[in-house]
Amino acid sequence: MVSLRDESLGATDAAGPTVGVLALQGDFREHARVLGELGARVVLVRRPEDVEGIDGLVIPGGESTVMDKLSRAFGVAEPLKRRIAEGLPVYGTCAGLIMIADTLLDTIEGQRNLGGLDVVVRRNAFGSQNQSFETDLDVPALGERPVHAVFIRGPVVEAVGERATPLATLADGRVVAVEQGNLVGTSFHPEIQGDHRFHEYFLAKVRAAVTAAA
Ligand SMILES: NC(=O)CC[C@H](N)C(=O)O
Repeated sequence: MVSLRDESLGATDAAGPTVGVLALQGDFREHARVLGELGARVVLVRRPEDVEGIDGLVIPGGESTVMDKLSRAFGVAEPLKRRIAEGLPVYGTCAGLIMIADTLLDTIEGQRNLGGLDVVVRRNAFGSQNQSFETDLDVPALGERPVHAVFIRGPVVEAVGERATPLATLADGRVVAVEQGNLVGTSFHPEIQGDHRFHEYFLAKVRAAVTAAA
């Protein structure tokens, strides 16, 4: 169990990369647990100074409108934008995907995003909470075994820009997972389904970025 007070979680092994989890709102504890199990040193990111030492960042599911407001109020939005522009690996799930998308549809007035990912994302594209659903998705980048994906009031990627690539689509062709260089986004929640392949895929990007910078 991860306590709210823990600022540093996961593996103590100094070899693991340091991965921040934006911990202002949403299911950041689940991501912290998965990343820790995979050998990362996990830092909960809430203040500008938390952004400095991280090698990668996960933005959890939750509510993007709230995460946006809190990230600006706590002063982490600007340092995160700067690090993303500099190439920080970021994995956004659900609300996290909304946060890193360049263009948003169905936002509330005044909602902003961190941006970086060359996609158009529509919030709440699958309807209300009780229209949440689960499905098996083919994700060729992660191997042949399908990923069991849990959608909870998730967004959809309505358009994939030139710089981004789809990683998974629903049977009807709608894009629900994308990547672009060091950025990965999923409309669903791998952190709650016990399949760690998306986190492993992201951690490989983090490790490669750390090696490249050394
Ligand atoms: N599970 C989720 O992260 C839901 C996202 C939420 N509907 C939003 O707009 O932020």
